[in-house]
Amino acid sequence: MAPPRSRTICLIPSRSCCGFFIFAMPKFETKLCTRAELKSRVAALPQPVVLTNGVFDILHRGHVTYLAQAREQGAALVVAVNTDASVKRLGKGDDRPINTCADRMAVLAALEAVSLVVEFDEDTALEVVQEAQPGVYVKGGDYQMDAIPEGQAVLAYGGQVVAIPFAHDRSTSKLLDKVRQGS
Ligand SMILES: Nc1ncnc2c1ncn2[C@@H]1O[C@H](COP(=O)(O)OP(=O)(O)OP(=O)(O)O)[C@@H](O)[C@H]1O
Ligand SMILES: O=P(O)(O)O[C@@H]1O[C@H]([C@H](O)CO)[C@@H](O)[C@H](O)[C@@H]1O
Repeated sequence: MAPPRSRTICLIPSRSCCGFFIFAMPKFETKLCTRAELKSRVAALPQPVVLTNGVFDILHRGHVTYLAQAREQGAALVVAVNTDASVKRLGKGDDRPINTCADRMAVLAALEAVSLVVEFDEDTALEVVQEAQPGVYVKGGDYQMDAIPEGQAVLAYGGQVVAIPFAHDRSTSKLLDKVRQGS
């Protein structure tokens, strides 16, 4: 099934002679997927599908390197993003997330490496993995794949799990510390 195409048209009053500029929604927004659509949208992607999940609050070089390498593990990359409520429960800080889930999803969808973006409100992405059944499940090298529920589920149905080593010493938390210290 072909992915639904966003065709929202935005009319902006202008001073041009015909009176309006016309802006279509950017194409990357077609990569945003509801949870209800997830299974069918994943089935329509080139296989094998790689899936990863995370917060991706303030996107940095470590993230984009990681996502490009995750995409290389298969033919398409799905990113499941923690909702704002589920980020709060992860305890990264009272002021986190800095960026809303809708904004974090849009930024990820605009990346070339990313094929589909979906949100999840659970504490882990276990249910997302069970619904999407990706051929490959990826996390960063800070996780032990057979010790997390998503990794265990993928291994149980015969999928592959890959931990990608950190290529750059970057994190959203470190960036925020830098900004707060003014250095
Ligand atoms: N520097 C990095 N190199 C490689 N992978 C990374 C890096 N930073 C994060 N990741 C991976 O990206 C995914 C999302 O990570 P996350 O949003 O927690 O990043 P973070 O910047 O470390 O955030 P925070 O500082 O808020 O914990 C995770 O799978 C994580 O392992
Ligand atoms: O961006 P993070 O903090 O790496 O993302 C978390 O990953 C957890 C991991 O998959 C182990 O279960 C997940 O449970 C959590 O909801 C965040 O997505």
